[in-house]
Amino acid sequence: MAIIEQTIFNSFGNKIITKDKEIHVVGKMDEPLILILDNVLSYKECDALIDLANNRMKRAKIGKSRVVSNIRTSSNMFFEESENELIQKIETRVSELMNIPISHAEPLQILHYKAGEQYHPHFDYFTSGNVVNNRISTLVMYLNDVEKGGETYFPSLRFTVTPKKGSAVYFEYFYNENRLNELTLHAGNLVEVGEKWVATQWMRRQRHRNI
Ligand SMILES: O=C(O)CCC(=O)C(=O)O
Ligand SMILES: [Fe+2]
Repeated sequence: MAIIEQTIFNSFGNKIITKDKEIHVVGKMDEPLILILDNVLSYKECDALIDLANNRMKRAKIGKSRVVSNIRTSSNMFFEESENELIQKIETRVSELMNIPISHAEPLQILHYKAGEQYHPHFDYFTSGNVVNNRISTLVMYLNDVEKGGETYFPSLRFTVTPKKGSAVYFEYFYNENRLNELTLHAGNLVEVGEKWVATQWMRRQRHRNI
């Protein structure tokens, strides 16, 4: 099958060498482009992100009542843009990896699923509202190993990614042909045993930050 469209991500070979990390490509689908990447974050970075986020999710619960949605039963929080050295380092690496300037990046999101929680199938791009400066690509980084369940699942492609600490799944939906964007429908499968922590980076088509 001929490859129809240009992609954002430059993926040649089995390695991507960023300024501070050698990332491994361990799986790939061409259209839509989906990459399974290993060694995106070190174990230490995964643990540090969980620690930093954990305190804040707890705090958030005391003060504000969150909007309850049955689309996503997990809890989340966002880091401030470049709020500390760790976040800055990860944002820089991720922006280099995703081939999009950091000014187009949304704040890094942390999601926590307890056993019994899940994220139903959804698109990461907006189908109404701010479609001018829409999202164009996603990197979901796995911060821990999940004992059972918690896979990222692309139902239209019947494609499953198993969480592995430090690894990530990348996908983009910036295609002219909307059918390809629609194929990026994805879900966070029910966590059956254990818990699941992920960090999600979404990129926008245009500048999103004031830097
Ligand atoms: O938890 C996952 O595997 C997917 C997370 C996700 O879809 C998102 O953050 O947009
Ligand atoms: Fe998503």
